[in-house]
Amino acid sequence: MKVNLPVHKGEVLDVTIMDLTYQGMGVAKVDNYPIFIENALPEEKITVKVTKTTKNFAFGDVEKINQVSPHRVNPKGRVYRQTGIAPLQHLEYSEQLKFKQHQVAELFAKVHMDDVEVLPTIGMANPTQYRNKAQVPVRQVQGQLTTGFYKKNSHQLMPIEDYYIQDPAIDKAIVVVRDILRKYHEAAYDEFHHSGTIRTIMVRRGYYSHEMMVVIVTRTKHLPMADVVTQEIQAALPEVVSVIQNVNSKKTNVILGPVNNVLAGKATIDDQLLGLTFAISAQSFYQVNPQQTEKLYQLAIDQAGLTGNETVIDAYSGIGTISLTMAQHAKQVYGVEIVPAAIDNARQNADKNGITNATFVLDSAEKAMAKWQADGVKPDVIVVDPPRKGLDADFIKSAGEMAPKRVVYISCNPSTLVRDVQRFAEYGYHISAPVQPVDQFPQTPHIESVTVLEREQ
Ligand SMILES: C[S@@+](CC[C@H](N)C(=O)[O-])C[C@H]1O[C@@H](n2cnc3c(N)ncnc32)[C@H](O)[C@@H]1O
Repeated sequence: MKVNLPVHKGEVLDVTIMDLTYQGMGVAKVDNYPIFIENALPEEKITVKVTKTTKNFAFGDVEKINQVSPHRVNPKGRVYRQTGIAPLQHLEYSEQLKFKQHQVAELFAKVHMDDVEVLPTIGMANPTQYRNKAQVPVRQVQGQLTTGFYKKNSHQLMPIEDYYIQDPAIDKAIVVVRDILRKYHEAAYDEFHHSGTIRTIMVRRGYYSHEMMVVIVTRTKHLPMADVVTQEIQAALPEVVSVIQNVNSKKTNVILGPVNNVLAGKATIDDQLLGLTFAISAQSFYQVNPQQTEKLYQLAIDQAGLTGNETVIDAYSGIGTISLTMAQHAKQVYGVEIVPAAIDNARQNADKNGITNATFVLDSAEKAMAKWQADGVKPDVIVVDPPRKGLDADFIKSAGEMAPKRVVYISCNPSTLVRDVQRFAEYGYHISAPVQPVDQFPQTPHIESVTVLEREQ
């Protein structure tokens, strides 16, 4: 059946922006039919060109801003929005923080949990140059090996040297490595023909330690001139303590492949968080905003209400950062994580810090919970920090049946947080303190938060 839409593709019209989506796009409505528009802020009056229509919504591009929001700022050019590196950079930072608080509150309100209090987002004093890790695609652009970022929804690499939200020492390192690769005529990866050598440059730098890791991701096992390339990287970047070749020979969007060859130095870098030292491998997850991570973890520790006598489960434990900080305030901590390199790091990190009351298992969180439950482990506190898809229903079932006093939920996706909180309610858990968003990802719409759930007595 043909649907009569209130706007059509190619139409140009004047609209007022009412809201921002969770992805940071402006929303205008024509006869209640939403148009999503990039680079448009609430209260702005704009001329929009409709670029795409579907049954339920449309997309449009800004032609002209006729009335500018008082909260619009413009620290950087279009490229930062177009690539998705910093999609919210045109919104004043204090408003970004309010937007995130509001997003979480709205999601709870949508499921009739209007009584959930969401605190103002904890932000950064300097909300730029915070990322401790970069993964930059390498492609041939105008005859040269080039580093940059893809234009959103495209295969067009836009050359970039200042990434705005990354540690500037990392930005500098990427250019240095790029120039060395150019000097030795390394071939950039061609994803269309699945040919060429260099796919990605990944750089990680310890916020406190200043130890740097450079990972060169190649399609081929052989990296031509690997020795000289490595020596030049070390000579040009004295902070580098680890140079790794990662081989990813598949036709895939996944960045890292399964094989790592250490070309020079160590297989890990060290960094500190809340006074503990952590070894971090190329393949392991490590929070990208170390300054905010300390605030986030401190909150989680405070919310866990530890006295030294508790048994704690830290699910999705990564390299053991939360487990080991909590182990200092608990009787016993059990960590579970699915990535082998991260579990190796976690065990190594327990030794490094002389912590003997934390044990780590390599498994999926849902399976490990079922096993611990069967073994009669009785946690007082369960801490979860899952990826964006949130918790598995089986995980919540085991957690609910194990009946800990508290669940501390660190979330990087408020939609799945709200879903999981509702599932926990089926096991008698309710939110017992205001939800606290912590801005781990300034200039982007991503939202991190800490929520504590307690069991009704
Ligand atoms: C958001 S990170 C948190 C890591 C750690 N808590 C931290 O703060 O550094 C989520 C972690 O969950 C792991 N993971 C993903 N799916 C998993 C699963 N089904 N079971 C266990 N761990 C999983 C990822 O490898 C990653 O290390």
